[in-house]
Amino acid sequence: MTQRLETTPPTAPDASRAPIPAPAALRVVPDAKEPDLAAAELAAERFLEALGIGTDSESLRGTPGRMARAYAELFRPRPFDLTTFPNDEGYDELVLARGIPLRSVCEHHLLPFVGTAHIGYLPGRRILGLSKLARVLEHFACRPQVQERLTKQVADWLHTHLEPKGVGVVIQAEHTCMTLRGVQATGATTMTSTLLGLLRSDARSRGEFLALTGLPR
Ligand SMILES: Nc1nc2c(ncn2[C@@H]2O[C@H](COP(=O)(O)OP(=O)(O)OP(=O)(O)O)[C@@H](O)[C@H]2O)c(=O)[nH]1
Ligand SMILES: [Zn+2]
Repeated sequence: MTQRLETTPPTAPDASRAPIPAPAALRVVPDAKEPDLAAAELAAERFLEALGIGTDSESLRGTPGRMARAYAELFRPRPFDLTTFPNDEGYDELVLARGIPLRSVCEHHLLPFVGTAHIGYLPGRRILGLSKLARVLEHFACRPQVQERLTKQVADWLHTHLEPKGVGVVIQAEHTCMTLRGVQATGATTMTSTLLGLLRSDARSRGEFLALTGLPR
């Protein structure tokens, strides 16, 4: 799945008044195929049957349809506007959103992995609407994923579209394919991080980011 970007340029300034810079809004629209829920429901019914789970009881009758809708929802991020504002005050310290809830689906077993993300950046010319850090995470989490790729995609995307001086993404998650089945490593969590720009190369910024996220430096 790739995202489609539609850029809304700042509105043209009215020549009769002093120009007021309007925020550039970048519409992020997931380019996912419309799900065929009927086909998914039929496949889910066959899948359950093959596992010896009949769906003719009253409580299981709706289960294949629920499975189809549940996965369609997990694989469908919501569109959003990447709203930014001019960094008029020249704020040049870290902006960090901690503990953003994360849910995604591992691409190997299609079982959920859940946890939290810490996403920070060192502003350049523009600052980002804070909620957008969580929305970018959702954008990349709502698809079959691996945690390493998810971490890097969020960091790379912010680096490209926000043009900050640095970006850092740390994710801690429990993979239910590893804790509920298979090796059944109950309670194990996996941590991944991607640091870019000054958060990677400048020791003070890197140290501050890692300290605030609770990672060893
Ligand atoms: N690197 C990485 N591996 C993941 C992620 N999510 C799940 N996996 C792993 O993907 C691997 C798939 O390995 P396989 O040996 O093909 O699958 P399996 O036989 O079900 O393996 P077990 O889980 O060990 O029973 C497992 O080791 C999972 O733990 C992830 O986000 N990143
Ligand atoms: Zn898995």
